[in-house]
Amino acid sequence: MLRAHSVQAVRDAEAALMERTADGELMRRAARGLADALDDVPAGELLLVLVGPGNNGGDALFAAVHLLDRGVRVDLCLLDPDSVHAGGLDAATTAGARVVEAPGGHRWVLDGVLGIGARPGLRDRAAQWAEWIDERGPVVVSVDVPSGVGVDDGTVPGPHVAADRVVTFGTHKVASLVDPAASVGGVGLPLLVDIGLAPHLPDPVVEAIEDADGTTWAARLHPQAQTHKYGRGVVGIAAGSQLYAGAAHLCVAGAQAGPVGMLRFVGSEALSERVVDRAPEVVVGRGRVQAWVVGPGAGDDVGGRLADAWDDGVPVVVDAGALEHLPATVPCPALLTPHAGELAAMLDVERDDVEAAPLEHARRAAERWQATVLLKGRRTLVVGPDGPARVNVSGTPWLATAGAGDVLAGLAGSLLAAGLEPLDAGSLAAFWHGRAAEAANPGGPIVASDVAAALPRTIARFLGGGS
Ligand SMILES: NC(=O)C1=CN([C@@H]2O[C@H](COP(=O)(O)OP(=O)(O)OC[C@H]3O[C@@H](n4cnc5c(N)ncnc54)[C@H](OP(=O)(O)O)[C@@H]3O)[C@@H](O)[C@H]2O)[C@@H](O)CC1
Ligand SMILES: Nc1ncnc2c1ncn2[C@@H]1O[C@H](COP(=O)(O)OP(=O)(O)O)[C@@H](O)[C@H]1O
Repeated sequence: MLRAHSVQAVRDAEAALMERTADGELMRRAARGLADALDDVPAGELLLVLVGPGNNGGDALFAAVHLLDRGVRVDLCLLDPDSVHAGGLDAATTAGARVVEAPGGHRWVLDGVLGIGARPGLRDRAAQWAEWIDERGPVVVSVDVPSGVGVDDGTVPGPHVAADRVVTFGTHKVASLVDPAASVGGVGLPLLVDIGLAPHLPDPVVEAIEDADGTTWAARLHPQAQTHKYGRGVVGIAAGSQLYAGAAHLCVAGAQAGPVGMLRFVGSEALSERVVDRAPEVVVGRGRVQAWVVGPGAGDDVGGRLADAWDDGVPVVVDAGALEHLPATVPCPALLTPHAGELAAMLDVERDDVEAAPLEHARRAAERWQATVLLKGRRTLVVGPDGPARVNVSGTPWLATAGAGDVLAGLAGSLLAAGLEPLDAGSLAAFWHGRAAEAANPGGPIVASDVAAALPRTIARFLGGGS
């Protein structure tokens, strides 16, 4: 798992580690790793370092010394000449860096304005630098986090640096993984430089499944040799309506790609017939199940379907229209799967509010309903009423396509029925769903059916322990 820690946890770990290391050693390690991550800056190129008042600026200044050694030319812009890492400034200027008043024609920028000590939102000169970056579009590498983001909550409440990539130290920060902050750090994940913090870090506040985790999940999901179909779990699906018949097919396809041994479908007679025509393995009508999926493409009967599902006393995936019928507290373990608009309606706030602070709103809903909330988006979040949040780092923007959520709900239901807890079922479903979308048509458009079709191979590859 990728792990992200709070600023306080990082500071505590740093303090513990510093007792065992020489003065300045951590910054030396950070600066070395940072300079290595900049090995694509050509010798002779002019790099602008934006230097803030704290240790984040110190890291950037010491990294500049390594770059100067390699023949890169370096200009420094100081946010406040009276408040700058003195040792770093001395080392960088001695090695040949020039202090300049303002950014000019620079094509490479190292953003060392603010790190984990930031109050989010840049002001004054720092805000002007961020504006210059937006206008001129140099290649920007941010030190630890893009300056100006909310490090502990992943928000972007004001002017900030938009980076092409981020080099972070010791552990990921919440802002490295959670949107909207993660999305201002470039397309990929931050590069993590090991500075020796790991043994001193507590449990993470946010974690993310990776391909390398496959074997761990395989041990929990592979059917035993002696098992029978009921032993693998049965999932019940109440999805689709006359208007959204396709949602039934897509939800069934998602569930069939998962680990269960059988699917039961409930819906109108006409819809049930269509479902069985396409998926002859599906059994129509209620019966014993280990989990329910209720809501994808649902019609007017969805409130009753959800009530029936609760009556069975098993875990329930509550999706789409069913989210409007949530009781004050959920009577069984539940995985609620809204997108931002649906979560806004659940919490009676605006969609923009949810998109500006998705982690906070997902947590609020998880607390209110005492359930696990899977908030869909570029970086889907899965959050329980307590414990670490999971964030999904697989996927492609092409996954923002009609019906993709129906496939995801079915897959999550299948994992719940196979015995996973809602947090695990939701986060694993989101991870596979994203990987399947990437595999379905690398770099190009996809439809939800493609994602469902790519899932079985994606899952097999993952459980086999590789990408
Ligand atoms: N911890 C570790 O393990 C390691 C940490 N390392 C590095 O240290 C970095 C953290 O350094 P840091 O603590 O000095 O904080 P940093 O973000 O540089 O600046 C704080 C200063 O900025 C100011 N300020 C704040 N917000 C502002 C705003 N909006 N606009 C303007 N000013 C603002 C703030 O002022 P104040 O809030 O006190 O008024 C304070 O003066 C970390 O990200 C990493 O790069 C590595 O070396 C290796 C190990
Ligand atoms: N920008 C994006 N990048 C990657 N994945 C996205 C993006 N936007 C949405 N998604 C994913 O696409 C799916 C859309 O689901 P949803 O909104 O429920 O669609 P539908 O209701 O049509 O099925 C979710 O899995 C969501 O996480």
